[in-house]
Amino acid sequence: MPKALLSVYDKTGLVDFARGLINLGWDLLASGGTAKLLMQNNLKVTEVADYTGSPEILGGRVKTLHPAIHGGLLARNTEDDLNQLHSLGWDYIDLVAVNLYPFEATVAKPDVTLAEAIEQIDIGGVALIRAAAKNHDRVTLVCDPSDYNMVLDRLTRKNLDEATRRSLALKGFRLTSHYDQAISRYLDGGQGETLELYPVQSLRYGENPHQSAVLLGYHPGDTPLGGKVLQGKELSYNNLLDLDAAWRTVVSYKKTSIVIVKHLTPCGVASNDDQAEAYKAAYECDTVSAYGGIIAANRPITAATAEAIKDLFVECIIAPGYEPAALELFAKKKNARLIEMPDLEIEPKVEYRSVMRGVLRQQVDLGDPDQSGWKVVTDKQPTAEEMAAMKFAWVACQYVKSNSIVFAKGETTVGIGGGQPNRVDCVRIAARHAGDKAKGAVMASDAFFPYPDSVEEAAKAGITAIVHPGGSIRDQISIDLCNKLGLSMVVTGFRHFRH
Ligand SMILES: NC(=O)c1ncn([C@@H]2O[C@H](COP(=O)(O)O)[C@@H](O)[C@H]2O)c1NC=O
Repeated sequence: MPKALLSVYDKTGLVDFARGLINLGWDLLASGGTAKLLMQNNLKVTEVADYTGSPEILGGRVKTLHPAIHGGLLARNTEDDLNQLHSLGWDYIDLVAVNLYPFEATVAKPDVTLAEAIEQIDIGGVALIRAAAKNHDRVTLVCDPSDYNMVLDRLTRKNLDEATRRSLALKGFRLTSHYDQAISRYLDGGQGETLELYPVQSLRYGENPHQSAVLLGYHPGDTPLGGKVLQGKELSYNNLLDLDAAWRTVVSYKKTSIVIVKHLTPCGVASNDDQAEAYKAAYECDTVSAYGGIIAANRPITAATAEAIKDLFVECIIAPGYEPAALELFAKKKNARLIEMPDLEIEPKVEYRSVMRGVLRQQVDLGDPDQSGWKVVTDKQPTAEEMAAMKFAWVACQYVKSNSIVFAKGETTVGIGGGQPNRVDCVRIAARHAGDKAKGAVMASDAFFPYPDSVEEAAKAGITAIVHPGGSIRDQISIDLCNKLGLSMVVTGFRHFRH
């Protein structure tokens, strides 16, 4: 008869699983508490202590740590190994269901003592997982109660194959690795940091065809950006970067908005209750750059928007959903990748970037959502329309590569200049894109003006109000210039560099 060993802290689903095994003709062994629960449910089980002839000792510190158990798990599928086991009066163990003491939950409690934490370091369970996982050629490991039904089902159909055992073993090694990292982090006073990453998909290549690349996620089973790919060619490395930039920008707006991104920078942003109109306005900001761009929407894409996008060559579209008629229209653009996102969140709230021999971690720039610290510093007060346009431009500006300058009229960008090593050039680029539309528009700058040259350029282009963080030792010179030229200026107190 096949033999299963059950030793679980989380006893969810245990009784049904054990009953299922018995019905399939399995013999059960179980450690103290696990055996007790099964007996209370009238299930036939042998306690590990009776099987090994060694009682559980040291208040549970040693329960399953015995050669009869580990020999039964680690013995290979060979005559020699089986004979050795039999000569000692032991047998193969073919399946282990185990889950561990809740170390992480314990140390998450506010007043946990070191002694309490140490006692929650599972030793025997980890050893069971590693032994069963190592010998997955013969042994099935079930370390997640959510796998009980799948395992029972496969045992019933007699198709619990090597591939399934291997994937269960992999889950076991991932679990013990995560568990040990949590312990070392705790003992290290929370200083040590580990980043666990799981393959999402391999990519055809990286930024360029000669660079290999892969997409990794923070959790097993993660999908690209947490979304669902509905259609289109395989996502590329550059697509993923641009999708990320576009998504972060569009979800930073509360109103119905469209963002078009090229090479990590928005080249058109607009808000409008009519989504198709928002798209048209965003596109008009820079029709040259929009070609081959990434389009992001913070509301499901309507048929009217899809109709408006129809003739543009786009790499990807990302949105929280699509009207069926929009999907039909996009189906004709076979190569365009469509991504459906599950929510409007920016997750996680930290971000990592690698540098030479190290990794940088920082909190995500979530902006200054209430914009409550804004101060008018000029004689002239901005009009209500200018103020609304500055609030809109300020959000867009956060997502343009530094130095970043955004010209906006109403809730539409009319000129964007970014990615230059000096701010005044960004103003010139934004002004060139905007042309006549700069007249009466507002300007947002991601950082303060070290000199008044940017203000001078903006005024020349026709800008009437400026928003920027403030904080330069020469702020007053820029303010004086605004006063002289009749512009209004607002400082936010927040800087939004994006390197
Ligand atoms: N010490 C041991 O030999 C040992 N063997 C199994 N365990 C753990 O004991 C728990 C189950 O114990 P019980 O069946 O007594 O409720 C499981 O979380 C299992 O991972 C052990 N406990 C800790 O290391």
